[in-house]
Amino acid sequence: MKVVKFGGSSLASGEQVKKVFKIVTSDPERKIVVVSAPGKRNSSDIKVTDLLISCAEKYLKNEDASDICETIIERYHSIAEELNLSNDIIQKITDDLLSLLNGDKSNRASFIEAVKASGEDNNAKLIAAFFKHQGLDAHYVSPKEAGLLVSNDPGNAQVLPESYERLYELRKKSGIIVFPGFFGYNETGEVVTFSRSGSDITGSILANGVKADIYENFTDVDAVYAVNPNIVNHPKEIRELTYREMRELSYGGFSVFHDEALIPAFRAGIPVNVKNTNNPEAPGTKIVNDRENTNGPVVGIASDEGFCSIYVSKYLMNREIGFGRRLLLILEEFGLSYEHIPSGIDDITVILRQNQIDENIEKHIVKRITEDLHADEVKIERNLVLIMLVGEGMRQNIGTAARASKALAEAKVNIEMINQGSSEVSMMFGVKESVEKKAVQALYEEFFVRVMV
Ligand SMILES: Nc1ncnc2c1ncn2[C@@H]1O[C@H](COP(=O)(O)OP(=O)(O)O)[C@@H](O)[C@H]1O
Ligand SMILES: N[C@@H](CC(=O)OP(=O)(O)O)C(=O)O
Repeated sequence: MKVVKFGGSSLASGEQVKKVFKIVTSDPERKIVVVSAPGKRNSSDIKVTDLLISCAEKYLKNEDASDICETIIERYHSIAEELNLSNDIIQKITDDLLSLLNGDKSNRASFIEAVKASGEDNNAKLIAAFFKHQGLDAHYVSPKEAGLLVSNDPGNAQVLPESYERLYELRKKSGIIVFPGFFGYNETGEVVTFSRSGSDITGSILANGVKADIYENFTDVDAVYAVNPNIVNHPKEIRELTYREMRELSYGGFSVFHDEALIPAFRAGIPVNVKNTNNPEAPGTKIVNDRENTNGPVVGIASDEGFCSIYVSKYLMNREIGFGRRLLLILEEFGLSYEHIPSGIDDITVILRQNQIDENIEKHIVKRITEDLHADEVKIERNLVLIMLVGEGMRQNIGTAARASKALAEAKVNIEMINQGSSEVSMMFGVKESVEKKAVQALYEEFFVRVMV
């Protein structure tokens, strides 16, 4: 049995949905189909999920949202029209959206969650209706009915372990199951969404639950490329990756597959195959437990913006027991989560997502650290990019860091920070946002174009 997930780009128009139908029916093992909300039809388009969030926010502020509401309905309407579906399904979607928007707003977060998740929910209903219209034995199944229980953490839900046993029951259902991605239900029966792009997570949870043979993730590219195709033109395709490599690359900025979506499939030992809805014959990229190491030290280079660093320096920091703990306690008191902590003898740098720290909080943090820890210097640097070089082969290869540093130096890129060694399969460089492209291109050139043996 296969679980197949189609992303928003694969479902953005009727023409795309017809491709999805062909893919599903071309293999009888494709029994569970997870769908996202309609995504972008072109680069200037807006995803239905983004329209729904704006619409919900306007309702909460009592502002006129009729235009956005119409745009949302029109997205579904144009898909249904291309698929020759009757108006019944659009009437149902309109009624559902209006009833959610006019529903209880006493808990603002829950209200937004329910509206946001309706993008996937209504799309699953529409796609199930189309599959049935084509004569297929297909059914929409709700995450509530299937028992997909999640933590009550809006926009960042985590699956509850008891879900897996319940989801196994889906194996018994006849025909094709069309399942909305991106959300589950908390223990009190309310909708809670995963983090953005979380339909990948639903697919992985279902693959684990039903113990699928494979989890196929259909998107709009032929493969996971060695580098973001928006930074390097026509980059090398990756045929095979390990779970660990993909996890690091997704975390590092490969938005093609959600970084939280690996764990459920990994735990059940289910391979993931990233494939292209627009070219399903292409083999895509397989994510597996072990792979033949034929790619040299680096398999992929990811980069992500929006980081800042808190640099703290104090003479003899290495001798002061509890310094690190007290520093992290201050960050905890400010409600901040951190990503990495490279350190030296007298210095420590904490890397964080900068959207957590506005300029007002920044002043307070610097003051607290300076006064409480008697630090010699405390500095916050913003607008950093983290570049991750990833590859299982790094363990056996000597000189990867030297090659990377040399390539960056030749491209006149100043390295703000290096973190190597904590992970066996990755190496991280911090650079300024303004040199991201130049830095990634130089590293790609070094490890994939100027191939060294
Ligand atoms: N290394 C990479 N390999 C392939 N695609 C990548 C990579 N890094 C970023 N992307 C981007 O990810 C996109 C696919 O992800 P996404 O838009 O979320 O798809 P979907 O709509 O299927 O969920 C690609 O179109 C590409 O622009
Ligand atoms: N529609 C949701 C969930 C999702 O997975 O979408 P996509 O498959 O288009 O990345 C979002 O935009 O976050």
